[in-house]
Amino acid sequence: MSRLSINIRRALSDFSLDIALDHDFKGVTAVIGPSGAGKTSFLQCLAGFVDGRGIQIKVNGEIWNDTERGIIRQPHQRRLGYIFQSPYLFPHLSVEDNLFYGMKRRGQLADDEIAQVIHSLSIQPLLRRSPSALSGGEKQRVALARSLLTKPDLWILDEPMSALDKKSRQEVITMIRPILSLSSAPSFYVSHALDEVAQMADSVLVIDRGQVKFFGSIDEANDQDLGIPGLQNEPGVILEGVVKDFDEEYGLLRLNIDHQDIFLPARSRPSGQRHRFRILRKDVSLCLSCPSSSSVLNQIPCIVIALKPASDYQTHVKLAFGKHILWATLTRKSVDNLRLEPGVSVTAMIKAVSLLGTH
Ligand SMILES: Nc1ncnc2c1ncn2[C@@H]1O[C@H](COP(=O)(O)OP(=O)(O)OP(=O)(O)O)[C@@H](O)[C@H]1O
Repeated sequence: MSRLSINIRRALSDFSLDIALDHDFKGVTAVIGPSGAGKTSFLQCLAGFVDGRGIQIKVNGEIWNDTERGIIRQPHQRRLGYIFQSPYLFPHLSVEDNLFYGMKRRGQLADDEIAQVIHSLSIQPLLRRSPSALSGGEKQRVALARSLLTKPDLWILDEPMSALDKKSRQEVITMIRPILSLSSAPSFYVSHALDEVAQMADSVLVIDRGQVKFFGSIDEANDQDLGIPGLQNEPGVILEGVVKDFDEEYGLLRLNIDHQDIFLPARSRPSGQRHRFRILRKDVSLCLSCPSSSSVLNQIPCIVIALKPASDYQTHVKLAFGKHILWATLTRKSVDNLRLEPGVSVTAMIKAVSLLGTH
């Protein structure tokens, strides 16, 4: 956990970036919002890639930027792990030398810490290779390992997966998610991809026209009227379950959340492992009693806790199961037919195939 105090006020072309946050940050904060909202500008201020005017940043009590006091740390003086779309590896150095290049500048690590980093990102087979002989996903893993060895106080990841194909993305996400989540240094992670946010984020920061529109944990984001705000095209909730088992024959993973089984198509995962997935509110239908025979594998008993008009003819229904929130978007006609109101018990029906795309 790190205490970050951030105060940024600076003009961009059409609006001002105006961000004030003072918080103990932990794990991965997904930074989301429409294109041109100021996400990259925000990260650049944190990293020190812009002139320091109008920026106050304190990390664990250390001033990184305070123009009033005349303190501006250059990017190389900030202990920062910066990962972006196309990682830069020194082309004339082997992967191994690229890794240790970062270390020489920042002091030594114990051998077992180095071995742990190399192991956790599966870098061992790549050590003797030249960067030109690496795939995009491998380069990203090396860049991440190099940053890890410098023990950053803050991670900044700006669409790090956007240049990768689906398979490499998933490989990298699976490897870096536990590293970033368990790291004592918090991360800011910009992404437009809902599945990435669903898998990576512990908290969500929504920026729109330079302003913070929402900041909170995943559970708080789930609780919001717009699901995951900033990704309004596909509002939904992000949930995390524990793997119970994997059905090899049907390619279905069974997760448990609050004693509720959820089936979703995915690759095999060891039981006991935590797994994130998202449920879009357009994919949730409701019925008053659980149908005895249905193709829908996921049937979750819920209580209606609120109804919010989505438009003249559609309603968002907020549902609780255990301590979790679900949303369903229904026609107003369906809401009337079922006589839905707060307190009514319903069964939420979610096709397993609609949970595809989160693995
Ligand atoms: N150095 C700058 N000076 C003035 N305006 C800038 C500067 N850099 C970016 N802008 C403008 O600020 C706005 C925010 O840009 P930014 O790249 O931060 O948005 P973004 O949310 O990261 O967008 P995207 O999701 O498309 O990458 C845009 O209108 C952009 O044109």
